[in-house]
Amino acid sequence: MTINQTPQVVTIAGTDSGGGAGVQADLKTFQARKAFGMSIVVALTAQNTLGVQNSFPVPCDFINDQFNSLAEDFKIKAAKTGMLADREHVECVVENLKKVDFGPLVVDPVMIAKGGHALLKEDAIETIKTKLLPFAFLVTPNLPEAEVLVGYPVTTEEEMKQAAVDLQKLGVNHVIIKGGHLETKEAKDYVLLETGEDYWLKTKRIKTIKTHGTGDTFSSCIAAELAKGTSIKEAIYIGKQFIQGAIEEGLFVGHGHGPTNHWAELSESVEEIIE
Ligand SMILES: Nc1ncnc2c1ncn2[C@@H]1O[C@H](COP(=O)(O)OP(=O)(O)OP(=O)(O)O)[C@@H](O)[C@H]1O
Ligand SMILES: Cc1ncc(COP(=O)(O)O)c(N)n1
Repeated sequence: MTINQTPQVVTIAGTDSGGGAGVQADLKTFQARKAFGMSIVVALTAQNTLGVQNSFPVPCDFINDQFNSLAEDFKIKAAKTGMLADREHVECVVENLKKVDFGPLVVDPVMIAKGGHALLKEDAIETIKTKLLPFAFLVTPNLPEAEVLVGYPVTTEEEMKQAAVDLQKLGVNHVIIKGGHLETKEAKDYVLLETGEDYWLKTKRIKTIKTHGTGDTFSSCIAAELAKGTSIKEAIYIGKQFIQGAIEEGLFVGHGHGPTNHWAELSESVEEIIE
């Protein structure tokens, strides 16, 4: 086997000192899916299961250095973005993405932590829409993030479908609108593929407060699969099985919104619904 045959994947995101979200969740997920994980740290957070206590953006020059280090040595086959902090950092990441070939890009447009702490400044939204999303192979907003990106309320299933169509118009190939924040008894995500094929991925909603980092874990699992050459449809399905298993087999760490279990088995309970 030559060195380039090992699936290699990178997360471009913020850290979570508490280990449940951000870069730490991404690397644990990459490892669980047997892809070699790397990181480009855009911001640091002092964080635990009770919330984000502080955050600190990394200077752009140092982000450039991280991109250069990885591009010079590795054959990266997929990438994902998470917390990008502010407009200057989004621009810095986009400029670097233009220079490298890291394969398909999954954009998880992280904006606000579950505890309410802003992980992205508002001045970055327009830049995400006009400069980052045209680079994205897949975008995975939750409902509040979808609302900010499309500029109208996204609270119903019909609005989720419309939002996906409008996000695709910004230049993204595939869209998933995550329904974790819906009030339904199922956890339903809407998928719109580049081909126009659309469907819902549905699982039983688990009654738990241990959902810290669910979005990061879901999107990093999809990125790991893409790095292995898995098709987009199969990668998304495995992502849903992975996050469902990680929530179902929860861990007992921390005193607040605990993390998911990145070494859990894939759940068998995912249903695909075509309407
Ligand atoms: N209680 C739950 N039971 C089952 N699945 C869930 C639950 N909560 C979220 N999910 C699923 O987890 C995935 C992530 O969705 P969610 O809407 O929580 O993302 P998010 O808000 O971006 O997460 P985070 O900001 O914590 O990283 C989706 O597939 C969603 O359906
Ligand atoms: C560095 C970083 N990235 C992403 C999240 C989102 O996760 P959550 O919404 O569960 O707080 C986070 N809290 N921290």
